[in-house]
Amino acid sequence: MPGTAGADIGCQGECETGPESLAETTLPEVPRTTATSAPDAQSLSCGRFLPHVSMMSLAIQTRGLTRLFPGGHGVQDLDLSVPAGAIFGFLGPNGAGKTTTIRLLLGLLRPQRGEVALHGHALHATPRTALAQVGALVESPALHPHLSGRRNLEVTRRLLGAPHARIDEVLLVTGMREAADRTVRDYSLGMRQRLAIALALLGAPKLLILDEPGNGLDPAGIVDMRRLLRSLAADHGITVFVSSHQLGEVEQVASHVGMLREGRLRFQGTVGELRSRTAPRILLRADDLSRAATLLANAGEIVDPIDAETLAIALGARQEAELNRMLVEGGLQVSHLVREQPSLESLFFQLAHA
Ligand SMILES: Nc1ncnc2c1ncn2[C@@H]1O[C@H](COP(=O)(O)OP(=O)(O)OP(=O)(O)O)[C@@H](O)[C@H]1O
Repeated sequence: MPGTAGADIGCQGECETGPESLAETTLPEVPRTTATSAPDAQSLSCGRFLPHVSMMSLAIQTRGLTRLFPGGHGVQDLDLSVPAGAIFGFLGPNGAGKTTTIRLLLGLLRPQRGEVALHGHALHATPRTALAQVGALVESPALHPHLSGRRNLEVTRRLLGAPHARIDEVLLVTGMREAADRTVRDYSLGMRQRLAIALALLGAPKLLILDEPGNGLDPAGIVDMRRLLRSLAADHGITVFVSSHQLGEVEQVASHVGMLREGRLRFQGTVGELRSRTAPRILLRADDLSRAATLLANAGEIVDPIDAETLAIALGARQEAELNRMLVEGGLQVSHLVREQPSLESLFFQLAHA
């Protein structure tokens, strides 16, 4: 949702967090990126969330999270479980509810139902504690274009009270050291995104929430972004929650995937689990497809026409050679008979558009 106002932990305008409102805390305002300071003393056991699951192993857990807008759009009954240390790709077509979810996770929007726990701390009860180790980039970063990257970082560092050395650390982590002293107006979009992530890292978060960081990047920028996300998780132990509407972008970095469609979570699990959902099938082309379909169906095969020339046969007990023999003995001329593993892309398409 472009132009989300108030998408800051500092809660300008739209922050709707509950009684211990973030608006009342001393957390600094960081335009469109968030980086929070050390945790306060408050803590809440969230044992009532799925008590059989070890809460501390989950960076994010939501239960029944619901926020609907007039017209029925929004998100509904989200039960998200994001393991600590994961790169969690949060996928969904435009308008599926990704930004709404992220705003709920950051306390920028109040749910109508349901709860959020971050690192085991309930967001509604103790927002400061829950958000203490969270950095975020929501939509395009609002940077000071006339200042250098380093100066941009310095402005936020002072607000956070982070140590001065942290600037060089985040510049190093994000690969922005060499460009640090150039003015931001001369940066490419990819560099701006990396600087925005550097800003979000200033508070040394354990969890980084990124809303479509690959948007608008060229292929080289996307490769750089992937490398950065991998390194944040692998080398710095940061849980990365990253939204995208492009499976291909996420598939290459994510360990876990959540798929959202029309505000509901359609799949959640590891990328391996997602892959296992793509059952192989056999694609057939023959001179008389409708007769082939009848012959196969009579033999107990499950067939599904793909287009005017191709039939899909669900992989069953009969292998390709046997199917071929059956068809040829039935007087058909087979021009194409191959096993196909559907791509994750096609599964995503099914889940996202079915
Ligand atoms: N404040 C609001 N008032 C009314 N409707 C809203 C509001 N915020 C979001 N929506 C609607 O909720 C739905 C989900 O929007 P959201 O921005 O969360 O989707 P998204 O998956 O992030 O999409 P995109 O990839 O296009 O940013 C959309 O139909 C959107 O128009």
